[in-house]
Amino acid sequence: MLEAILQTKREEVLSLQLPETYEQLPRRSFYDALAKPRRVLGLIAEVKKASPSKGIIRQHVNVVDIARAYEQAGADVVSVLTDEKYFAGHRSYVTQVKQHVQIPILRKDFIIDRKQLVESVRIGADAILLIGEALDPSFLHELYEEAHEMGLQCLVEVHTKKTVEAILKRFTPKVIGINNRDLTTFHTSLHVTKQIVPLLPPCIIVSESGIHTYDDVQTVRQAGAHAMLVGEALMRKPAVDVAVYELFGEREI
Ligand SMILES: O=C(O)c1ccccc1NCC(=O)[C@H](O)[C@H](O)COP(=O)(O)O
Repeated sequence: MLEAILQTKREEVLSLQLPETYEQLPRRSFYDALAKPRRVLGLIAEVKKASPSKGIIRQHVNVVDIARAYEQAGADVVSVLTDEKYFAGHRSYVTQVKQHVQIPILRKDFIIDRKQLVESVRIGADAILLIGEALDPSFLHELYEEAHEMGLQCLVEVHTKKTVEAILKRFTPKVIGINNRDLTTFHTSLHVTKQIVPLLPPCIIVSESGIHTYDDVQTVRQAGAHAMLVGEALMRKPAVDVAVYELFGEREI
């Protein structure tokens, strides 16, 4: 599946029309938000309508309402999926959310080309995702540096020991996301976080995917994660703010 997504992305990039520069609000620091989270474990809360593994997750999504509810419930960052074909996202969602919440916005997509960095700046993203399993490590490093030059911060995602080693040979990202989901099989396991954390140098560690319950939150926290990225578990609940409180054990389920 990852290869199919990347092939679609290559085709999309060929015909990518850059949007007009969005009249920019000041850039917000993704790093600072995760370095000083509001709770003991940082939360990147994701606006996720659909996914390749689960199909439609939530019908009739108002992305601004969801993002506002996340912010009010104490999320540190909002992740906004912009891939249209596989995740029912849209790049305009980043701009809409940016105008209505104060916390940093992570643009979540499959970034494979420099043009997408310019696009991310123009739509108002504060940070982008760079996927280790999808990019040659040297090119990932180049994209990371260029993103920084443009004022975009990065979440560098890894899933395997091999990818971690290949990236760390070249540089140490400030924020590393451990994806608990194998993007080829969709299988998720929090053991991935347990296995990868000990391999990482000092950095901000985000455990991503497959986190559904208070116990899962304790598992990734005890494994050494500083933050978590959660989509489906929040988006499936009628009230996403209540879902955040429940995840942190702050209200009765
Ligand atoms: O979510 C998927 O099915 C998926 C499939 C293929 C590539 C990426 C995929 N997800 C992207 C993500 O990183 C997740 O949306 C994110 O980590 C949140 O995961 P979850 O809490 O399990 O919804």
